[in-house]
Amino acid sequence: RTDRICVRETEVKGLKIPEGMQIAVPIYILHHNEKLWQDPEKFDPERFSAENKAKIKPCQFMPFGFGPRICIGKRLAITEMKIALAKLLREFILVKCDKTKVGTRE
Ligand code: HEM
Repeated sequence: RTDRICVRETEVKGLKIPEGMQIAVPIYILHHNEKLWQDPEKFDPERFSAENKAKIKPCQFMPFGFGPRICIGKRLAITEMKIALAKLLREFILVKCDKTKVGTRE
């Protein structure tokens, strides 16, 4: 959760946020914003290639939050995912079948 409580009245780009108001960054919406991502629904790992990574603005991609309260388990989670993927690819041969959908999620 990225909820925060505003501790003093603040103005961000003309929008007044009163003291005590609860605000949150909607991460899913941020990561599916067409103004920020080309073809946001497409599974496209190349967005994060060394070449493309530099085009991503700060806070545009923040699955683990941001700032002093960023997810404390971020590195553990990423390491676990890498181990799971490595084990999967080492122990199984993945092949396409008739029902396999490639590309978009439609
Ligand atoms: C894919 C896995 C995970 C995702 C996507 C994720 C995402 C997040 C996000 C978005 C936040 C809020 C950050 C913010 O408020 O700015 C958070 C906080 C937190 N996460 Fe995770 N998390 C993951 C795995 C884990 C794991 C494995 C642990 C512990 C072993 C963990 C422990 C925590 C804790 C303790 C906080 C609160 C940190 C604080 O308030 O200072 N998370 N996580």
